[in-house]
This record gives sequence, C-alpha cells and structure tokens, in this order.
Amino acid sequence: MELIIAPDSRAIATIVADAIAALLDRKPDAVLGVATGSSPLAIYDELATRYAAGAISLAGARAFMLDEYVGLAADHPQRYRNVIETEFAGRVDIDPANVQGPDGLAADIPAACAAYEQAIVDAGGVDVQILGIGTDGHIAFNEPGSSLASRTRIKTLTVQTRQDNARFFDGDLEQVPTHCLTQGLATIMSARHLVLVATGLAKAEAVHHMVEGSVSAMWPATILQHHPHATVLVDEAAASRLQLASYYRQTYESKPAWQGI
Ligand SMILES: N[C@@H]1[C@@H](O)[C@H](O)[C@@H](COP(=O)(O)O)O[C@@H]1O
Repeated sequence: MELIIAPDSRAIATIVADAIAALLDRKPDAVLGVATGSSPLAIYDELATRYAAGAISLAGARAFMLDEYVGLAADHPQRYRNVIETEFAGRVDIDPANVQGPDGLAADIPAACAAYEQAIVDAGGVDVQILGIGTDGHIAFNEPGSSLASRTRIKTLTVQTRQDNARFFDGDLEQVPTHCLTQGLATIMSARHLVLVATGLAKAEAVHHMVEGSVSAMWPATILQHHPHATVLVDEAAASRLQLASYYRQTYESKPAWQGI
C-alpha cells in the first residue's frame, strides 16, 4: 500500500487526475470506478477542468459506480446515479450509456446484483477504482462485519453512516434510506488499482486502522492491505493518527516522478 500525505484535497486531486490522464492516454476505453460522497469531489472538479481545457477526453471511457441507495425515486437528487451525473459524468464527455450503477429500484434485487457483477466482468474489470472511507471504516457501503469475500448485494446501513449522510438529506435522519446495494469487498478488490481518498480529522481513526491495523471485517477498508496496487491519499488531519507518518512522507518525497502512483 502506498500512503501519500498531501496538503489538501486539491493537491490530492491533481495527483489522482494525473494518474487517470495517464491511464486514458494508454487506454482510451479505460474502465473507471467512481465513488460518491464528498471525498472524490475535488477529483471530479479537476477532471472536468482538464476536459474543458481539452487536456483529456473520456469519450471512450466506461464507468461503474460503487453503490446505490435502495428505494430512492429515480429523480431524487441524492440517488447516487443522479449524484454521479451531476458531479462527474455530466461535466465530461463520457457516454451516459457507459456509466452503470447498481439498480436500487430493481424488483428482483439479487438478480440485479448478479447482473451488475457480470457487467463489470464483461467490461474487462475496473482499471482504477476511486474510493472514500466512512468514519467507521466502510468502503462503498460495506459496513463493519461485511464479508471480506463479499460481492454486490443489499446491505443495511448503520445508524452512524445514516447520521454521517443525513447532511445530504436536509440533516434529517428519517429521510436517509435504511438499505443500499453495494459492490462487495471482493468486487472492489478485483479492480486493478485502488485509489482511496480521505480528508479531515473525522477520518483519522479509520485511516489509522486501514493502513496500520489488523485486517478485520470490523474495519472493512483494512482489506486494502491485501491489494497489490492500492494508493491512499490523505491530508494532514486524516493522517494525524498514523504511527509511521514520517516514513510515508520520506518514501513519497524520494519517489521518482516517472513512477506515478
Ligand atoms: N457510500 C459512500 C462511500 O462510498 C463514501 O466513501 C462515504 C464517505 O463519504 P464522504 O467522502 O462524504 O466522507 O460515504 C458513503 O457512505
């Protein structure tokens, strides 16, 4: 696992956008894994800026979403499909038909989850998966206790996650759905490169466990320790509980630029 401590989310976004631009250069039909939440927003801003400047094109790219709330109306602004359209897909030239997500309105949820897994396989797998992390260490919506071998399925959200996300629902916990569909931890682990972004003090404990704790379903993000190519980008606040912070800094500072992330 590579750990990068950067000054702020803009600096993080530049590093991640550089990696995505390099990927698109060598593979114009790259498969991106896109995440919701506030953590990836600066990355989407940076990609939109580079697209507007003519520096990158996502015309051939494909994208798969991590997760979706169950039961939110098709036009609900917090439906993750709509959030991804607003924050990412609608700001670049990706073909909307090439952006897929789990169907939180499916009548047959197990069938929809199986079909989603197959769609990712049929696309050749995800090249780079952008991830955030919940304060309880969840990735996508794999809450504590999630099987480390899980695939796309329905999950019950914890009260903590619903409270964390209530800010997107007028601060009203009752409006936050209780269930979601989410890629499983094994689904996420199948991506060729994982890029996890975390900023702010509220993430410091989860980041510490993810990077330096024991691998455990109680801190689902610890599964990244088993990935051969995982990059974790954090700001100073999110890094504040890391025991080996100075080692990570030295390692990144002495890394040749040509290596990228
Ligand atoms: N399902 C999403 C996760 O993918 C995201 O990582 C997490 C953290 O969100 P934020 O980046 O806003 O802190 O929120 C939600 O639970």
